[in-house]
Amino acid sequence: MTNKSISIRDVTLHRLVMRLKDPFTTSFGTFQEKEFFVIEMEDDTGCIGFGESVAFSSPWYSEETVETNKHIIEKFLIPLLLESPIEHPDEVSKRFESIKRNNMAKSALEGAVWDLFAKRNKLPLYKALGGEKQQIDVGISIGIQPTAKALVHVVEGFVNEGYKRMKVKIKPGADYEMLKEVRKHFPDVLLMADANSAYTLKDINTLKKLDELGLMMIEQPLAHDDIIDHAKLQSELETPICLDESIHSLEDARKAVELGSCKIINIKIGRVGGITESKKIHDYCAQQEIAVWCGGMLEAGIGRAHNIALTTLPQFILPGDTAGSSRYWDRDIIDPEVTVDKGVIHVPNKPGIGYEVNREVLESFRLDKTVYSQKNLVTYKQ
Ligand SMILES: O=C(O)CCC(=O)c1ccccc1C(=O)O
Ligand SMILES: [Mg+2]
Repeated sequence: MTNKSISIRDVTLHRLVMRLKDPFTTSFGTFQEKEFFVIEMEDDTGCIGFGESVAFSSPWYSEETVETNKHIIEKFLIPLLLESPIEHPDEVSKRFESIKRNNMAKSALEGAVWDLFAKRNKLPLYKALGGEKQQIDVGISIGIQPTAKALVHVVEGFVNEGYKRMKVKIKPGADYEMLKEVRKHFPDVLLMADANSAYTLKDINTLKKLDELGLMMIEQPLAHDDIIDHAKLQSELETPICLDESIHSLEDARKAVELGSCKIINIKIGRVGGITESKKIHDYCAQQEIAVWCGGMLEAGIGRAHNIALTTLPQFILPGDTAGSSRYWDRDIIDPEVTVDKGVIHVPNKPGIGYEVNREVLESFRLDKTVYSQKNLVTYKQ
């Protein structure tokens, strides 16, 4: 690897809006459009790295939004990044340490630095991360459907496409009975549920009934900021609990594991503030024998490519939510699009994220673009 440090010349924020093929319903709301930023970062050698912001337009999943991402990226993070050269992408999270939380904003920029770093070193991103898998197993996340019959039909379609694990969104009133129908039709399918914090400990009887269905896990049944009640619930449930919303860092992961709040962790790069923190959580979980898998935020191709690279690390032993491009979009912004073959994605071996950004397609979805360089920095000082 070259020891030459990375001097970032400019950062471009492309604001895009893309329409999902089908609306996606969770316990907290329905998504139809995805607005986000593509981060394009150029260094002084003309090498370009890409990142993608994953926050949604509304603060339903977490407190960050597209607008707060822009504010934090533009006013605070880019100035820190352009302050001095970077030796290694692992330094980026340290450099952002003075800015509290805003993990998705941080991660969008850090992802671009990782891609740039890998490209400069002519390495596929997954190898730059220390990953080894040439192919990764993928599952699919299925939104809440109006009826059990509709759900069974959707599951059948994805089983036939070869996806390795079915994750079904649930909420009170759309849980046990619906999953029971799915289990009846597909007795052997790997099945799990994601509640996105729709329950409290008062619902313990409903949650206990889910034990009958042989689920791989139940994801984030209780509050987004809780690990105490999850520990109480886990001690009463046979089904393993997987935490998503509650885990923002290695420290959060350690505390949840020590308390017994979960047996599995869903790692989302954006939620934990980047690939470096994701790797730390991965390494800790490997040591603790806690299985991890890579979650999704309805990403377009760039974010998806980062997820694929991360998933090549060995402790990602369960299928992730990184489905193929065609599950979400009529046309993704990368070439080739991400394809799933019998439930696996073959990891690309080209340098960096391993997929080309298609400029024409990107521009067709673009609302606006802002370029930041040393010359036009907007800095907020105390
Ligand atoms: O297919 C994907 O990208 C994952 C979809 C998904 O489950 C999800 C989508 C939007 C917000 C939260 C979640 C989640 O994992 O909880
Ligand atoms: Mg989830």
